Amino acid sequence: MKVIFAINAGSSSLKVSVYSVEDRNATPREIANAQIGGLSSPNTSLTYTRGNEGIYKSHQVKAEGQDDAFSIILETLLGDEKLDEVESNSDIAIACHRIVHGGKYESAQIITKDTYNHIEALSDLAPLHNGAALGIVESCIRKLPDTTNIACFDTQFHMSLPPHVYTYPINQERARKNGLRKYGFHGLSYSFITRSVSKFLQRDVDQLNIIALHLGSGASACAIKGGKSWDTTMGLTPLSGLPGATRSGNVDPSLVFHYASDVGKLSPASTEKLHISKAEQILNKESGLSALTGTTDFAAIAGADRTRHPQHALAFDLFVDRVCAFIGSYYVSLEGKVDALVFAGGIGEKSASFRSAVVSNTGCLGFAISDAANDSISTEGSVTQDISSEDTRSKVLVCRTDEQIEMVYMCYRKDELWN
Ligand SMILES: Nc1ncnc2c1ncn2[C@@H]1O[C@H](COP(=O)(O)OP(=O)(O)O)[C@@H](O)[C@H]1O
Ligand SMILES: CC(=O)OP(=O)(O)O
Ligand SMILES: [Mg+2]
Repeated sequence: MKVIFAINAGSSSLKVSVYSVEDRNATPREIANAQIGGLSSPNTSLTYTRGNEGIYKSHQVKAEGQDDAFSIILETLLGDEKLDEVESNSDIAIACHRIVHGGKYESAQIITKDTYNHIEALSDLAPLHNGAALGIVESCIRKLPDTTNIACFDTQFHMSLPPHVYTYPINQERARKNGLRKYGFHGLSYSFITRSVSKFLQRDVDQLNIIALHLGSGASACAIKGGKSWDTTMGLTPLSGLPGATRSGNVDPSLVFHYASDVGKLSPASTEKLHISKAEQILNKESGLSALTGTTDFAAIAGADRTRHPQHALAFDLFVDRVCAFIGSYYVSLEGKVDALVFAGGIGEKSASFRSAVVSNTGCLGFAISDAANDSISTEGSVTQDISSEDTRSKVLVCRTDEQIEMVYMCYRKDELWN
C-alpha cells in the first residue's frame, strides 16, 4: 500500500487530496481531502474531509499564499489521529504536484535537481503558479525527505495542438528561439473531463468531440477533437483568452502601453526567483472580474441585484460574452460535430445562473438546458451530470473536475515508481 498526496496549487486555492493505493492496477481510494480557498481575497478558509466525514467546512484560517496554505494542510493531515494511513511524514510515498507550465515536457517527471531547475526557468511564464508550486515542492523536499516528488504538467494535454493553432504570427526564428507559442493550461482538468465525459456518453475517447469550459479563478475553454486538445484559449502564459478573477484575458496587446508609463520595468512584486514586469502585474493581478467589481467572489457577482450593482451586472455580462465567443469559434473549428458543451471549475460547477446565461446565448448552435436539472446540480451526485433539455443535438453537461486524481493516474504510468 502506498499513500499519495496530490497537491494542486491554483491561483486562488490549494487543494490536496490524499489517496491510498494498493497497486497501480487498483482504483485509488481517496482517504482525505483538504482545501484552502480564497487565497486572492481577504477570506481564506479551510475545508477538510476525512473519508466521508466533514471535519472542517469553510473554517477561517490565515494563509499568506500557497506554501503557507500547504503548511496548514500538512499540519492538519499529520495532526489528525484518526487518519490512520498518515501517522508520520515517512508514510507519504509520493507527492505529485500540479505544475502549470511544463514547457516542452510530454509526461510527468520525477523531480530531480535538473527538472527543478528547468521548471524554475519557466516561472516567469506562469507568474501566478509555477513559483508558488515550486515553493511547495521545496517544502516537501525539506519536510518529507522520504517522499518522491513528481511534477504533473497542465501543458501536457495540449501537446496535440496543431501547428496552425499553436503558432503566433510573429517572426518565426524569434518564436523558435524564445519558445513563443501557445502552450495551453488546465490540461489536468481537461484530461479528467475527457475521460469522464467519454464514460458518461459511452463514446470511445478517440471519437469524442467536446467544447469544455474550465471556469475557476483562472478560466479557459478547450476544443477537444477525437479526445485530444485541438484548440484552447490560454497561450504562452495563462493570461490570454478569457478574463479571470484578477486576469484581463484577451485585450489589444497595445493596451498596456497606454495604461501606465514604465510598464516594461520590473514590478515591485518581483522576487529573486520571479521576474514580473509592471505590465504583467497589471494584467495578471490587477484586472479581470475583481477590477470591474472589487471582488473575486463570483457568487457575489452573479447574485448581486443588477440595478443596485451595475458593475457586477457588467462583469457577469462581459464574462458571458467572452465565453460565448469562444464557444462559437470552437463550434466552427469542430465543424459543428460537438457531442457536448461541458462546464467545470468553481464557477462552471457552482453557478447555475452563469450556465443558464451561456446556454441561452449559444442557443442558436442547438444547446438547451432543463432549468430544473441546471438548478439541482449536486456536489455529491455523479461526477458528470446532464443538464440538457430532452431534444438537443449536443448535450450540456456539468463535470466535477478533479485535477488531483488525474495526477495519480499519471503516476500510475511511471514504471519507476512501482518497481
Ligand atoms: N457558489 C459559487 N457560485 C459561483 N461561483 C463560485 C461559487 N463558489 C466558488 N465560486 C468561484 O469559483 C472560483 C474558484 O474556482 P476554483 O476552480 O476552485 O479555483 P482555482 O482557479 O483557484 O483552482 C472563484 O472565482 C469563486 O468565486
Ligand atoms: C492555469 C490556471 O489559471 O489555473 P487556476 O485556474 O487553477 O489558477
Ligand atoms: Mg484551478
